[in-house]
Amino acid sequence: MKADKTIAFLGAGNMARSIIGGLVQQSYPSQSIWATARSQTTLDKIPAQWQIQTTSDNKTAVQQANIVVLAVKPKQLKDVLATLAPVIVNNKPLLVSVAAGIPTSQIASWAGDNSLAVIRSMPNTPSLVGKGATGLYANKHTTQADKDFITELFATIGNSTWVEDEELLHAVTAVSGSAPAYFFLLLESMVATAKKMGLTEQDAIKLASQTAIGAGLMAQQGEYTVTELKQQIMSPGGTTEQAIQFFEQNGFKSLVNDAMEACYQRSVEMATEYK
Ligand SMILES: NC(=O)C1=CN([C@@H]2O[C@H](COP(=O)(O)OP(=O)(O)OC[C@H]3O[C@@H](n4cnc5c(N)ncnc54)[C@H](OP(=O)(O)O)[C@@H]3O)[C@@H](O)[C@H]2O)C=CC1
Ligand SMILES: O=C(O)[C@@H]1CCC=N1
Repeated sequence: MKADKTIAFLGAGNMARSIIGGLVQQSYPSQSIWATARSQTTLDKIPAQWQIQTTSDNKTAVQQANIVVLAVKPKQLKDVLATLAPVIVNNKPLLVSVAAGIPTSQIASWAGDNSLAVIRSMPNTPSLVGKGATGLYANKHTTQADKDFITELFATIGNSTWVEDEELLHAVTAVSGSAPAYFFLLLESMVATAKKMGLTEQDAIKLASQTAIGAGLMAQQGEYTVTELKQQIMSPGGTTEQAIQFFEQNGFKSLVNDAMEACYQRSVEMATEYK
């Protein structure tokens, strides 16, 4: 990609570090990446070998930037933007929010100008290893060139999906933004049982995580539906059938549905909670 833009990440936490780490590993020029946090402790978590620019002064970072990634917690965003509004209104960087729930209209308003270009994203932490999945929405003030650049940027750390209706980002949050944690919970549970069955933790992680990667890749190929892929493993009278029947008879699908609905609803609530 044409890496000719300076990107400032406000809030160098878990999500920002996942994206930055992915960009650095994909050779985005590190001198064009800024990251901020209030505490040195947070800034110290950025690996020194990334050689990006860091500061505890948001204004310094924003002044350099063509793109400002808003990566603080949703409840912190209003105050961060209020302080920076004069410089944002003056420089008009492209704002890219990763904050769950907060609408683009709210972001532009907090930043002091309703006509600012704002892209709202819902990335996930596998961005760190180049396997991120990101949902994207652009407000009407965003240009096609802005969208193209952001598409290329997220393509360096995984894949991305644009949605036309901003409300769909709540669903993206339930399906991919929060979802690495669902898979980690499943792995955590599987590893605990594998240890009871006599495997070492190391061997159990190695076997189960490779299985997760392989299953994900097969689903992504799309040659078979996920139902067909599941059935291919279930030999009649065999072992898999026992596990799958147990899952399905004990409410696995409704558990997943209810967990995702709870995630979705929380995202919807956050849109109004921090007004
Ligand atoms: N974690 C995830 O998987 C995902 C998170 N998100 C979104 O990403 C955002 C960040 O989440 P996450 O990374 O998990 O949270 P973290 O708490 O890890 O990161 C937030 C960071 O913001 C910094 N910060 C707080 N206030 C300021 C400020 N005024 N100026 C500069 N930096 C500040 C904090 O550091 P310090 O206290 O030192 O200032 C902290 O490290 C959230 O809005 C969340 O909704 C979206 C998708 C996935
Ligand atoms: O839990 C959260 O609020 C954030 C948003 C998506 C993933 N983590």
